[in-house]
Amino acid sequence: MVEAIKTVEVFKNYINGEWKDSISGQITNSINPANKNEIVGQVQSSTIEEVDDAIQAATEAKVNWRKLGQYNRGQLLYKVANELEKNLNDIAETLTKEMGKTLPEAIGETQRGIAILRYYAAEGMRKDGDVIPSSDQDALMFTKRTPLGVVGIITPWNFPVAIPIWKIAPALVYGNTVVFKPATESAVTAAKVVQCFEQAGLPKGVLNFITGKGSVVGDALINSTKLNGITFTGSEYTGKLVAKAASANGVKYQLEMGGKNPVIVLNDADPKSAVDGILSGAFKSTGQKCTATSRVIVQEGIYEEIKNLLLKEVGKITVGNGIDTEIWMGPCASENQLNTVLEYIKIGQEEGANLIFGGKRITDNEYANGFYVEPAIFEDVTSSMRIAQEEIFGPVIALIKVSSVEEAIDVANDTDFGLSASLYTSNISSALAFIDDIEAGLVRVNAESAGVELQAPFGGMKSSSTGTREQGEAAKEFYTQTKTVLIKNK
Ligand SMILES: NC(=O)C1=CN([C@@H]2O[C@H](COP(=O)(O)OP(=O)(O)OC[C@H]3O[C@@H](n4cnc5c(N)ncnc54)[C@H](OP(=O)(O)O)[C@@H]3O)[C@@H](O)[C@H]2O)C=CC1
Ligand SMILES: O=C(O)CCC(=O)C(=O)O
Repeated sequence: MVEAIKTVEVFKNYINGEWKDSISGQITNSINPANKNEIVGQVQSSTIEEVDDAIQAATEAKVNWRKLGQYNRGQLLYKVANELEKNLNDIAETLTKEMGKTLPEAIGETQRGIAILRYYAAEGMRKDGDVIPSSDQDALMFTKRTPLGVVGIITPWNFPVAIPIWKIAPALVYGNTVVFKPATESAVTAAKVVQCFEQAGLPKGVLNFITGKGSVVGDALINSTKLNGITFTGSEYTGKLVAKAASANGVKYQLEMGGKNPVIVLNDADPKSAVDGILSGAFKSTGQKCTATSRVIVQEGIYEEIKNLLLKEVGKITVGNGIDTEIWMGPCASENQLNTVLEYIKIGQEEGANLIFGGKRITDNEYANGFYVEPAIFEDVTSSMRIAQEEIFGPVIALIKVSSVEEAIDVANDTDFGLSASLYTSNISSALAFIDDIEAGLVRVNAESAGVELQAPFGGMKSSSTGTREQGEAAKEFYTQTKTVLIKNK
């Protein structure tokens, strides 16, 4: 019997309502980080001209989309949510295969995408302005939110369903049209998300999707003078390029970049709850979240207990292919990311930190073709070390011993980042001091650092974020501008 040859699907650009081949003729393989020999799909390396086509399509679509009205735009998002729900299993499996996070995490992320779509669909029925009393009693004065126009969206590979959706859904419901460039690393998953918008019947040109290198397609998008807004999540380095280009062109921008998120554990904390929160915050998604725990700052009276409990529990973590339901932690998302993690483990050792658990690449048997690393724990870390200052974006934590709550907060704030921070304590005064003094956009007490609720504002302080917050009602501030209207009858 002749065996069927398995063909690899090429995921095209979606421009002006059509799936299009790129004129470049060049494609990139998207591979499975659990097995680099498995090609999950192929995406195109598009050209600058095609970025212009996508922007042109979004520009032509913007008036009709705005005039469709917020209610009707919201109704369309309900349909997109239903399409995503129909395709949940396929999209979650693709996510696991393409990016490496475990299947339960991928299912959770896709379900979150559905919930975000429904949240912004409901925005379609909420107010788009306020009535404000005028000093003129014959006048009616009110504000009316109006879209920016065409918004560019650039996303990273670590949440290829949730992050695009938490940017695209509010952009659309508030009346903008979109040009979306996903991270190449997880562009197949992103293409499948875009298919749900197409299947829901979105008018042509409203959402355009273009794949290709950040240095070509991303660069052309951020330097376009025809955009009205740009929103970006990714590295600090690229974020600065976006800010520079957007400022030069007078384009409104929003950036969400890295984190170096601390968890503080005080003497009066519940040790089990703290260790559960540290393990989940640090090692879920293989530490590849901007909200991941990377510094564990422990008061001296509880230090040994926390360290011993951490060592006991981390030893139970099963590392492997995330499609297998027995696995707790998947591989790093790419060879690059794996090498970054291994490099930081070396740097930590060279700096004099003590590696007390893990940190080795796993290559035997079924691990041979994947980008696997053991979860790593360092102790004797000081705040000035690079592993306590730079974002590693992998399963590595640094234990830092402190004597008081004040010292703990000072160490926690001693970084350029300020995304998320947690405190474990049973003392309300310590909790209140932390809430007041910590420099972070997400402040969590007796809860892990990585936990984002779609209905609440999301974003950080210092180098972590620039511009208005994402998600929840806060998203409206970025995706709209306000008209103040005064009307009299003669
Ligand atoms: N805040 C967060 O959630 C994230 C933080 N990071 C941090 O960044 C580090 C590096 O990850 P990496 O994927 O390289 O991050 P990048 O910032 O390079 O990538 C993020 C997005 O920007 C695009 N991009 C890259 N270069 C440009 C450019 N010159 N102009 C416009 N767009 C561009 C990328 O495209 P392409 O994929 O085609 O290169 C991708 O879509 C990680 O180790 C981690 O520390 C990474 C991901 C998410
Ligand atoms: O913790 C989360 O769920 C979101 C994290 C995030 O936004 C990111 O890593 O980019």
